[in-house]
Amino acid sequence: MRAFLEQQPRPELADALADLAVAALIDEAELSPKPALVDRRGNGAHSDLSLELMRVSAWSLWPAFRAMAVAGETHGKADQPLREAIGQAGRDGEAGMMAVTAGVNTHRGAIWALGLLTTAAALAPEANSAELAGVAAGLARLPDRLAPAQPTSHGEGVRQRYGVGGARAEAESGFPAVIERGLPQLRTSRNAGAGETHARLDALLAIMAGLDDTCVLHRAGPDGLACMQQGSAAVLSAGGSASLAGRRALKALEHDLLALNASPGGAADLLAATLFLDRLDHVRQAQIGSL
Ligand SMILES: CC(C)(COP(=O)(O)OP(=O)(O)OC[C@H]1O[C@@H](n2cnc3c(N)ncnc32)[C@H](O)[C@@H]1O)[C@@H](O)C(=O)NCCC(=O)NCCS
Ligand SMILES: Nc1ncnc2c1ncn2[C@@H]1O[C@H](COP(=O)(O)OP(=O)(O)OP(=O)(O)O)[C@@H](O)[C@H]1O
Repeated sequence: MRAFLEQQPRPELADALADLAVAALIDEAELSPKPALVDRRGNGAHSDLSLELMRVSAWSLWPAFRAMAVAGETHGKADQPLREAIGQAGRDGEAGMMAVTAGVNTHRGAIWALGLLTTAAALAPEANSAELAGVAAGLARLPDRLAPAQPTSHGEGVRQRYGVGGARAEAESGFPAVIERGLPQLRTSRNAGAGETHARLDALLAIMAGLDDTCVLHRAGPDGLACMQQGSAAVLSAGGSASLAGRRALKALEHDLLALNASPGGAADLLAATLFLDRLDHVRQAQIGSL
């Protein structure tokens, strides 16, 4: 009986992980001033999005993240059946998101990145951020035989046209934008006394500086991508978002991105993934009992 009970999923872990995933999405959306993205100031380059819609969308995804965490706990290992179970949960989550947003894509890329990481955290609650990203990458590399044929997405279109990897390759390679750029920058800026908002903005800029963001490529082509990468690197080398010179460079970057109708949605998703792993790390270290 005891062995049986020990094999059962712990509902409080799945609930806590879904809470953390939704909180990361809301923290990302509310963080301001993000260049050309939805934030507390407005809709950036998006005519069909708003902060309220991002919030509603984030909350609508709680059951999908919980389902992925439960699947991780129940299956117990990163194998084909688990990959297919979370693929279905991700598609259900996306359908629920589309229902509450009346068909607007608010969080497709975020469901993918946070879904994989939530599942990985349920499989290995004691693992550190890099280890979790590795587990998530292993899941992303498994084929999902149940996935229906999709109409060509924007991401697929620009991947073929420009030969870049996009959301799928980022996950399959273990989220280098998060592990090698977002998280280290978040901690470097915090340690330099930047304050939490500026540290998060700097993390977003570090992700943008190195990402082949298919949202930007789709909307603004290689010129838009170069503008995003070079402009965000310029903010960081000017001293980051907490410095006067950095804030001027950030304003100039936003002006340039808006003129190109370019919005770094993929980088925003990966900032949410960075905040998720960062918060998970804090919860684990504090051992406050909910995980
Ligand atoms: C992999 C996904 C994101 C499809 O990506 P694709 O590039 O084909 O489509 P699309 O352009 O619609 O969405 C890409 C989204 O990813 C984000 N993104 C863009 N560039 C990048 C990048 N370089 N890295 C990470 N994310 C990015 C953006 O938010 C963008 O909107 C996803 O929709 C998918 O296939 N889901 C299947 C469901 C599933 O298996 N889920 C598993 C559990 S999570
Ligand atoms: N704060 C944010 N503002 C805007 N986009 C965000 C934000 N956070 C995450 N994103 C991501 O950006 C993507 C939306 O970008 P975009 O609107 O360019 O995508 P699309 O629906 O593929 O294209 P389009 O709207 O140009 O037809 C979402 O998948 C979402 O995950």
